[in-house]
Amino acid sequence: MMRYLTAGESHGPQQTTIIEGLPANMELVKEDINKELKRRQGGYGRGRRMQIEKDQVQIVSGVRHGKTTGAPVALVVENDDFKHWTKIMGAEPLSEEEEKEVKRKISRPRPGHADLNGAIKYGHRDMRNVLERSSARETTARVCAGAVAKKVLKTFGIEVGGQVLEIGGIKADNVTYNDIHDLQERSENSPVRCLDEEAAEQMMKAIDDAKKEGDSIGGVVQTVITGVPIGLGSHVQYDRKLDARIARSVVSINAFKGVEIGIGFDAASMPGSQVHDEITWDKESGYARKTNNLGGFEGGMTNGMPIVVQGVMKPIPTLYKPLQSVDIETKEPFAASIERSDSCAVPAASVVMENVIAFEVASALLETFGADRVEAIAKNLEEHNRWAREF
Ligand SMILES: Cc1cc2nc3c(=O)[nH]c(=O)nc-3n(C[C@H](O)[C@H](O)[C@H](O)COP(=O)(O)O)c2cc1C
Ligand SMILES: C=C(O[C@@H]1CC(C(=O)O)=C[C@@H](OP(=O)(O)O)[C@H]1O)C(=O)O
Repeated sequence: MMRYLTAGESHGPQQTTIIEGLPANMELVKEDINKELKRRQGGYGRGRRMQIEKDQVQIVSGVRHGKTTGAPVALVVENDDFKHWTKIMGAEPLSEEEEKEVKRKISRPRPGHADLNGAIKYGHRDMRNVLERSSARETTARVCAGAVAKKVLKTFGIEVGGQVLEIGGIKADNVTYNDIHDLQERSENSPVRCLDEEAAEQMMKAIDDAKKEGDSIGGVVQTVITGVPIGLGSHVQYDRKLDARIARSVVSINAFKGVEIGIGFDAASMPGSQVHDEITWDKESGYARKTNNLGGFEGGMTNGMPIVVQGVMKPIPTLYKPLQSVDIETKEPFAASIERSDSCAVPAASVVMENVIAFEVASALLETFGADRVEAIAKNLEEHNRWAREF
């Protein structure tokens, strides 16, 4: 099983990722990861922090001379902002003098963020101890893992793309694309990662308006994965269902409140005859479907059609015109703390979603076809595809 852990505070020294269970002999260079980090940092609507950070990865374990060795891969991205926060974020105990110098404690929780629940749960009267880890800065480390997973997938001809479908109630209309490369290229060329240029303009205006009003907006993003073999995941146990694992990974992204596979919620109001994807077979390509309403999944297993997933991001919780909150020291009503903030991070979050889903799919691929050596996996996959075609 491939798994990963992340560590790191938003204004601490670094973000750290450890990935376990990667095959040996896979080509992996810094650029594979840096390009995803750059995509995550982009997108219209982000705040000033993204001008401070220039995320660059250091590969500190598990790779030698451009190839994985099979050992855990450890990745580090330094937080450039740490230099402004060394006193506040250092690991060493502070003297009384230093304690006084250090910025005020955060005692006014922001509605919508992790501040209050985390403070009560862990007993922190300074909510910075919660804020630092709950910040979506952590998605840098998750994108490091996802970028490596994308490399696994690409090695076996599986491609990941994505787009923004909605921001602040403005929906992309009639979005069509030729193939996954077309989707990748066209979303890359839009500041909001949206294929509908007219809608993209309106989305940017909505972001500007929200910012002017000290407000924030959310949206809907989509991930598409093509070239997936039939049979990743399994119907036999709840925690082996790959669609369920993907759903968990999506809702785990900061500020995500919902997930859909394929037509998702629309299926509720449609008859079965219009929902289920009819099965075809031909000698060349084997089994296929006439439509892909179910987003590539039946029984928790891939059916060979593209994986299609939508995720819903709520508006950013930190508001420059803050909502009402309560000061935990005085119990008096107050306006919530204002921290430097993005006004919309939907385009950036679409990159995060591609990466967390890529990790789940790569992990399922390695479970099915072996995880020791790239060459052996390639052979197993080829044999499986032949088997499935002729079955
Ligand atoms: C890419 C990205 C950037 C974000 N930027 C901010 C931000 O600048 N300010 C903020 O309050 N929340 C931001 N968030 C959302 C919070 O991290 C999130 O709401 C918080 O961790 C609470 O978790 P929950 O919303 O999942 O319940 C961002 C989320 C993502 C995915
Ligand atoms: C640092 C990132 O996003 C941060 C996510 C975030 C939050 O509360 O989630 C709050 C902001 O932090 P700061 O106050 O330091 O600007 C964002 O900038 C990042 O995406 O790399």
